[in-house]
Amino acid sequence: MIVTITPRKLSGTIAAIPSKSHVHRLLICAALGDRPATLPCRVVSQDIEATMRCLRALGAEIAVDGSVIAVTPLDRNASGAVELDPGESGSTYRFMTPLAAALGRKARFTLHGKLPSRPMDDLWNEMERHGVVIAGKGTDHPVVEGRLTAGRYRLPGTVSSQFFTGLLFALPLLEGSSRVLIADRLESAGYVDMTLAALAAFGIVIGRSAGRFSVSGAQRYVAPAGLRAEGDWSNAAFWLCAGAAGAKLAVTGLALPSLQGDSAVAEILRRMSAKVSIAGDSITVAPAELRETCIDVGDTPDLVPALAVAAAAVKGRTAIVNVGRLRLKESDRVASVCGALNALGGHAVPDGDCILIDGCGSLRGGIVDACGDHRIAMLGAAASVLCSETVTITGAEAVDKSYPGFFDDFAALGGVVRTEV
Ligand SMILES: O=C(O)C1=C[C@@H](OP(=O)(O)O)[C@@H](O)[C@H](O)C1
Ligand SMILES: C=C(OP(=O)(O)O)C(=O)O
Repeated sequence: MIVTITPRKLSGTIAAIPSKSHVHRLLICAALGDRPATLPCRVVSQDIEATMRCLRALGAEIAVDGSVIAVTPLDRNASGAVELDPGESGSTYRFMTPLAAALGRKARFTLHGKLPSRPMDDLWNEMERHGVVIAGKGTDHPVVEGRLTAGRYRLPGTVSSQFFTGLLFALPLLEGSSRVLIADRLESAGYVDMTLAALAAFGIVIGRSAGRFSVSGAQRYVAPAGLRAEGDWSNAAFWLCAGAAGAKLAVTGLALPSLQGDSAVAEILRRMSAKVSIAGDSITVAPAELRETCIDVGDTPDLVPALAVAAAAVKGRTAIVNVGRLRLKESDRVASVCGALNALGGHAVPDGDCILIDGCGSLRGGIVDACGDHRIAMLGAAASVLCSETVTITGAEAVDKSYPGFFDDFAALGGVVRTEV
C-alpha cells in the first residue's frame, strides 16, 4: 500500500490503543490460568493476532467478540506436536519458544518477514542445556522438541529482554526451582518489569535481586477478576512527538505511572522543552522552541522512530545513544530511521552506538520506504507535520503490525491521506 500525505497542521485528541506488549502478556497468562478470563481490547493488531493464534494452537480457546477477548485456558496436560505461526512478532516467537517446551509440546514454527534472522541463539542455547532439541535453526521453520527442565539459566541482557520474559512465563510451570542470571546488564528492563507485574497479577511469585530472577516451580496461574491492558505509550509516542514538532495533539487513556518504559517519552519531550501537560490519563503536547538533547534509549528502543520526528524539529543536534539493538528489530532501525528522515530532507547519521540528528526545524518531504517496519511507516506520517511537500510512504500497510487504525486516526486529526493499494 502506498500512502501519500499532503502536509497539514494536525490538531485534536486520539484515544490510545491497548498496549501491544501488555496484551501479549495478559493473553499468555490468561491462557495458562485456572479459569476463563476476559480482556477488553478494542484494537487487535497483527502481533496480537499472532499471539492468539499460537495460544489457540496450544489448546486455549480464544474468541474475539467486539472489543473483548475471551480466553478459556489451555490444558497443560495435552500432548502432541503443534504448528506455531508467530507472524513477524518477535515477542510472540520468543515467548512461545520456551512456553511450548515447558508444556512439553513439539512445536514447528513458521516465521515471516525478518523474524528468521532476528536473534534466538542465546535462548536456544540455554534451552538446549535444559532438555530441549532445536532443529532448523536459521530457517523459516525451526522445530523445538523435548520438555524444558528447571535449573540455572544464564543469558546476556543486551540482546533481547524477550528471552527473559519468555523464560519467566515458562519456568513457573516446571517441577523444581530455577534461576535466570543476567550475564551482563539488562536492557529494555521495563519490559521484564511489565512481565513480572502480569505474572504477579496471576499470583505467580518471582524473586528478583541484582542480576538474577528466582523462580520456584509448579506454580498455578490464578486468573484475577477484571483484566485490563494499559494504553499503548509506544504508539502514542508518534502523536506526542508530532505534537512537539508542530501540532497540538492530545492522547487519552495513558496511565502514569505506567508499566511501560516507553512512558518515558513524556519526560524526554519535556527535556527537549516541548510543552507537555498531563491531566488524569490524558497527555497533551504542544510545540515550542525545542532544545538539543542527548537521549539514552537502552531501555526504550521502540521510541526511536517517534523521537526522530521531534529531533528533526530541533534547530540543532540531538544525540540518540545506545541504539545498537535497534538493528535487531523488524528492520535495521538505525539504517531505516536515518534513511526515512534523510529521504524527507533531514540530516541523520549513525555514529557508533548513536544516531545523530541535526535538525533545522523543518523538512522538505519525499518518499519514505517503510522497510516492512510499522514504526518507520508511522515515522513518515508523523514527520509530515514538519514538511512543506508531500510525503509518500511505500509499504505503509506495515502499520497493521501494531496499529491497524493508524491512518484513520491520522485523518481524524486533520491529516490528508491518499491511499493506493
Ligand atoms: O517484551 C516486549 O513486549 C518488547 C520488548 C522490546 O524488545 P527487546 O527486549 O528485544 O528490546 C521491544 O522492542 C519490543 O517491541 C516489545
Ligand atoms: C520490535 C517490536 O516488536 P517485536 O519485537 O515483538 O517484533 C516493535 O513492536 O517495535
